[in-house]
Amino acid sequence: MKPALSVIKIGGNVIENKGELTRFLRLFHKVEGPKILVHGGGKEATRLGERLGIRTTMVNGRRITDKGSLEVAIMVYAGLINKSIVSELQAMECNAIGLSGADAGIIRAVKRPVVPIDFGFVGDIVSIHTDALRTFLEIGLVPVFCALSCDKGGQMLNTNADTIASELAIALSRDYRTTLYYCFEKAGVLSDIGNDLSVIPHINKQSYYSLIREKTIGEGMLPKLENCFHALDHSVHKVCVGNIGMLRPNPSAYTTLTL
Ligand SMILES: Nc1ncnc2c1ncn2[C@@H]1O[C@H](COP(=O)(O)OP(=O)(O)O)[C@@H](O)[C@H]1O
Ligand SMILES: CC(=O)N[C@@H](CCC(=O)OP(=O)(O)O)C(=O)O
Repeated sequence: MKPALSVIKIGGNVIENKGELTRFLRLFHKVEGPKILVHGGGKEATRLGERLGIRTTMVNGRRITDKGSLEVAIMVYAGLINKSIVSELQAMECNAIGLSGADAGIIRAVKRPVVPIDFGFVGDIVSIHTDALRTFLEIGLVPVFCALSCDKGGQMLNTNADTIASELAIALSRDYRTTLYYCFEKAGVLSDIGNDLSVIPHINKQSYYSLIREKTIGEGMLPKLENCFHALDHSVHKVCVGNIGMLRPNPSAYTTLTL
């Protein structure tokens, strides 16, 4: 049987809250077996951009990444956030190694076509090279990925962190029984977005389409769930969506996805 692997993505709203991030990292450290952390940080990038006089433009909730925004993204994702997380994990004696998709050539992407919307320096993942990553896992390192990839000409590209997590989980499913966790500020997929007690415990493709029709699932959650089903469609063993409590030994309620 394949060994287990956990791929855990942490969203920007948790990262923003220092206390919550530390609580998350303590729980992450306790997750047994080989594991990978993927972090976002879109809001922090918007904030630093403002301080530097680089205005953020969003279309359909997505960042338009011009040259200035890309520089901010590299500074914030690969620098400030990634190194803060790695150093905090190291202080807990978790042997974390910070990576972007460019490092060890792990995530190769292409710049998104400019039609119908020109998102600028945004990457669509074309391949994941797992050799170095498997070696890191085998020697007990804990890879921590930020939301950046690179094309074959060496151009860095801003890449959605949810997508990086699902593509890493898919690629590693050849060698591992992979569980993908999307950890964000809400307790799971909620039937009433204002009520954390309304967690929908289980969603399959059929109920997913009903939830979209009923408009229970709104912006932010739609692309996340697309990533979840994409992962399940491509051999990821299990996908869970919830807050940091889902990593506790006695987890709080969260949402499990199945096909
Ligand atoms: N039914 C729902 N249950 C939970 N969250 C929802 C739902 N519909 C929309 N959302 C929104 O989805 C957002 C999560 O998406 P996103 O902002 O991309 O997360 P992340 O912080 O992981 O990047 C939540 O902040 C929430 O506002
Ligand atoms: C292309 C793209 O979507 N890039 C994202 C990467 C950061 C991210 O995914 O952050 P969260 O997980 O906190 O949303 C962005 O720049 O906002």
